Amino acid sequence: MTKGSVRFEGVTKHFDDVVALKPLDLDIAPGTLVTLLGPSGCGKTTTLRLVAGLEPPTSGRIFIGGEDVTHLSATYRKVSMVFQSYALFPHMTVAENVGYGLTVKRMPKSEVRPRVEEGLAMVGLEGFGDRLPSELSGGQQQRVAVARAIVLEPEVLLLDEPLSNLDAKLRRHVREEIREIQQRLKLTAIYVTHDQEEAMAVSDRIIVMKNAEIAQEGTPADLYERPNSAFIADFIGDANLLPVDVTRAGETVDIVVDGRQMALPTAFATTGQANLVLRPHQLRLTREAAADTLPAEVSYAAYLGNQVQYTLTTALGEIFAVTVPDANPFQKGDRVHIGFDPAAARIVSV
Ligand SMILES: Nc1ncnc2c1ncn2[C@@H]1O[C@H](COP(=O)(O)OP(=O)(O)OP(=O)(O)O)[C@@H](O)[C@H]1O
Repeated sequence: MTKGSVRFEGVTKHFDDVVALKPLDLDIAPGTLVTLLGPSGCGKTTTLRLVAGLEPPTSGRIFIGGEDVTHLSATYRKVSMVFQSYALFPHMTVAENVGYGLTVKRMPKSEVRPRVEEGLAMVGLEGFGDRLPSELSGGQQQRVAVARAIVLEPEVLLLDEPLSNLDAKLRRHVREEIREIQQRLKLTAIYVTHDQEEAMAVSDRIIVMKNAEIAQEGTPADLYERPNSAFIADFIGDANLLPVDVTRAGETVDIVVDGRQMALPTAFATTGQANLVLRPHQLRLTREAAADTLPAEVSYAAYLGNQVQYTLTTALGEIFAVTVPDANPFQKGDRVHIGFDPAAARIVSV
């Protein structure tokens, strides 16, 4: 195994009666950014702290760069962590903050100075070394925290919700910077977030966790285009989930939706009750019915400039649709018909 890889073999973590992590197997390739994504309490931070050595596992083995670090304390692991609360020392200058870890390691001052300058340059903060953290914006402070982590030349960079203290606009900017630095330095990074858009934007791979285990892992496109459950379909992007009966399973399927027979060119393994996944922007709304459309009534219409959002009442429940604005938008109370491209539809288990 090469430098920067991370491997979990059957790792579990219990806090007394609480199972924070069921047996987990992980393989993170060097130089990739992998996100742990999931709802509150699913075990993301626990997983990160196990990599850092801040918690011992209850069972299983952890490898970094091919070395078994299961019983190695945090100080000796080649990882650095960036926290959501930047955790900069307010009374120290930016340069002192960035050099802190190196000073603690007793690196001579003459070596620390150029490393700090290089670190600040890497995050685009040349010339900021003499300022105090309070003299920087939130985004700049988080870049200082990233610089402080990377000057230690970690094999693995750990980021725990690094953007949650930033406002929405800045968040996008800083996430692009973090991704750019990670790719330029070919760092292995593990990134924790509960924000699916952020995860999609920065990751090579996403590990979605639920109830202390992996629900699905893959590239952002794998998860969006081939969700393996209703939970993933709903969690990664907006999705309408409609109850259907699968009458023929296999590489392509036949379904019955609201009494209509349809053939879909998508794979599903079992017959019986399932969910049809329809993305809001893949729906087509028309005034006329066709053989494969669903009748609906517009219960809410919102014009947002670049798109129109509709909430539609149907026999199968509420459906959310997004269309591009046109000259003749539908109004609340209009009767419409919903169509979709069978090639874009997916089936997931209930
Ligand atoms: N030190 C601890 N003592 C007891 N229980 C803990 C401890 N740390 C975490 N837990 C429990 O373990 C489970 C997983 O927690 P964890 O912090 O890993 O979740 P998370 O996915 O990071 O959540 P969040 O997004 O809210 O930070 C939760 O049920 C949590 O309450």
